[in-house]
Amino acid sequence: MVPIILALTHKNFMVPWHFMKEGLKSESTTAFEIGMGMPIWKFLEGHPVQSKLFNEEMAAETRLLTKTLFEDCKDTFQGLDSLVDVGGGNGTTIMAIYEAFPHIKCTLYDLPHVIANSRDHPSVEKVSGDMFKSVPTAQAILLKLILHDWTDEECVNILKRCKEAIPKETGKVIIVDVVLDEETTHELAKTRLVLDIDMMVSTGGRERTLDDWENLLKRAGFRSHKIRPIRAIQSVIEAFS
Ligand SMILES: C[S@@+](CC[C@H](N)C(=O)[O-])C[C@H]1O[C@@H](n2cnc3c(N)ncnc32)[C@H](O)[C@@H]1O
Repeated sequence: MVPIILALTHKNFMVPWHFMKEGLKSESTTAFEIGMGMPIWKFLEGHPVQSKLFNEEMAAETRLLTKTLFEDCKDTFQGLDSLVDVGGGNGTTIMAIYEAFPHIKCTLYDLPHVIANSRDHPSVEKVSGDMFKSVPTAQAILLKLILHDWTDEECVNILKRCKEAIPKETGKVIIVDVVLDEETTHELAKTRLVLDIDMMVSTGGRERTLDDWENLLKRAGFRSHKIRPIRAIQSVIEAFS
């Protein structure tokens, strides 16, 4: 939990919360941009200390999730021969996947400054680039806590790049993200709503309901999908090409 608390309470990451009202009033600018003068991903590119803190926060979140993810969704990964973790941060998730499923050819993909500071693993390839332009090819693409950072238009764009990178018929995109359900009494329901506000303040993205996800996947051209709740804040969505 330490990296999560250190990142959440870092002064630079707290500033945007003081600009929530201004962010809410603006159609196109996030509270983060108003408070820090630039979007979060640009800020992290130019601030290595804060970038490391952010990536360590995400890695700590991954360590809390992987046991449940692999137990509840073993079949999601078992049949794969190759997988690219798009926006995979410092590599913690894809390296855990390789350790659990060593038959999968694993690739970590992220922005150049993130890849330059990511972990090394002899069996995990590292590729840098921009997911809005292209994504390395594989049988499956993992998008873990990526789409909730972006608007619907941007998500459709990312999903289309992912769809281009997987084989027709046998390819899939594995999305690990929150599914909001306003009716539920689930113990994590309120945490999911807090994350929704966090995304609004920090990235300009949002958490999504079942209908929102269905709509996005349809717009991006996926033929079918399966949504599976797991014992975590996130659910696992498999979208088939
Ligand atoms: C919220 S983090 C998720 C990290 C990781 N997937 C996880 O769950 O721990 C979002 C990631 O998207 C990456 N990212 C942002 N814009 C990107 C882009 N245009 N192309 C590739 N990666 C990008 C960030 O660098 C960051 O690592």
